[in-house]
Amino acid sequence: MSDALDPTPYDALLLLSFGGPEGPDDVVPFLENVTRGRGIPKERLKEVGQHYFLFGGVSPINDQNRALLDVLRKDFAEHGLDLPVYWGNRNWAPYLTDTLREMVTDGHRRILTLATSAYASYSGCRQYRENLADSLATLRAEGLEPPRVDKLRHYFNHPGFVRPMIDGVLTSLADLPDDVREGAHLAFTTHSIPHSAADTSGRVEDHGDGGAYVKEHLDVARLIADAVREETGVEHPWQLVYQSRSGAPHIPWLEPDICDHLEERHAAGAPAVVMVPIGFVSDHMEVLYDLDTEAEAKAAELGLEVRRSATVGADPRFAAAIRELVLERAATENGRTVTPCALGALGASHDLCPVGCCPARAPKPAAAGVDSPYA
Ligand SMILES: CC1=C(CCC(=O)O)c2cc3nc(cc4[nH]c(cc5[nH]c(cc1n2)c(C)c5CCC(=O)O)c(CCC(=O)O)c4C)C(CCC(=O)O)=C3C
Ligand SMILES: [Fe+2]
Repeated sequence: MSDALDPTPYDALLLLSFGGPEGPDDVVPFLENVTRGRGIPKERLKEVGQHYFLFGGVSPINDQNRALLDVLRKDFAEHGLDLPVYWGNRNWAPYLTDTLREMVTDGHRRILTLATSAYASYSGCRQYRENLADSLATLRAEGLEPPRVDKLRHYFNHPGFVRPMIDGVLTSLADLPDDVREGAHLAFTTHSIPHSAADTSGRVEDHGDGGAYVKEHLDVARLIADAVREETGVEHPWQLVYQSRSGAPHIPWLEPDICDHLEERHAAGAPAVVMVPIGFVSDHMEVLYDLDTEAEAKAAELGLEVRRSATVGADPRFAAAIRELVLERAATENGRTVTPCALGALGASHDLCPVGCCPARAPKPAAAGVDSPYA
């Protein structure tokens, strides 16, 4: 026998992501998939379409996911973890339903899912679970026996997610001109969501006042700010801010927006700001457009020095973290007691979303939770 790592009961890993257009002709159908039935103003869709056209109609997210698949497969092979890795998306090819069908056809019955969203929220968690339930229902309607699908816990506070971001901030600080480095502020940024979605994010006991979504982001921001202070000996002022807002103007979403924040920091005398996109796992369009294009232009207009620190992307430490999370969950499923790995004040997130976690406005079946209609 070798000392191969044992992922049983799991027989495959599914990388589940958002999806994005791969060329100009894909942009409008992609946006229709994303916004089906969600009342996003037409003006906003036209604007978001333009962001994609600026980049040739290609979202960076697909190549990011391909890079992550490569590094995961390499890490698993190097560590003797025999677990095939598949990839499916919510909004564009390869579509989740097609990937799940392929997995079933290949004989997989116990699937563990890695979603490319690290935090609790309807958009980042339950919506993916609803997509899984929809796809399983489709397979059942086709006469296939649905596999059992579980989902890895939220990994926002896993060292393999946090440490690469700490290094990213240190690199961005080092890249600033000497005369502004010490006074630089840190703007930790994530996707804005409606107050109503934030306040009901996470478990019922986390609801209210920004919910688990805000608590989790604040915990990661504090961890990074503390580590940066320890490393540099400088206390950089920091704040959690938001970006990529959509929805009707009269509905409250999390604020301040990164661009307003840059203006406000500049007016308050900050010489430089490092934008730290802790809400994003890789360089999505939100990062390349909303930060690197729009926020950078705002900073240039203000004459404010800004840098944008790296997302985790395909960092080998992130791949190693996923391997550890897979083995941790496999051990738990096998009835072994494990100490889950997590930094910060909140502790490891739950394995199985409880009833009432990140509720939808209109209840729909969701897989991979306590209330899953699938075993
Ligand atoms: C919390 C969160 C994440 C992080 C978790 C995760 O990663 O899953 C995320 C990720 C992403 N969101 C993305 C794209 C879009 N999100 C939209 C709309 C919305 N997102 C929301 C929230 C989130 N979104 C919300 C509350 C809306 C409003 C309406 C709705 O509830 O649907 C729209 C519609 C137009 C617009 O309003 O912008 C688009 C095009 C892409 C792909 C980017 C690329 O191509 O690189 C990614 C990774
Ligand atoms: Fe989004």
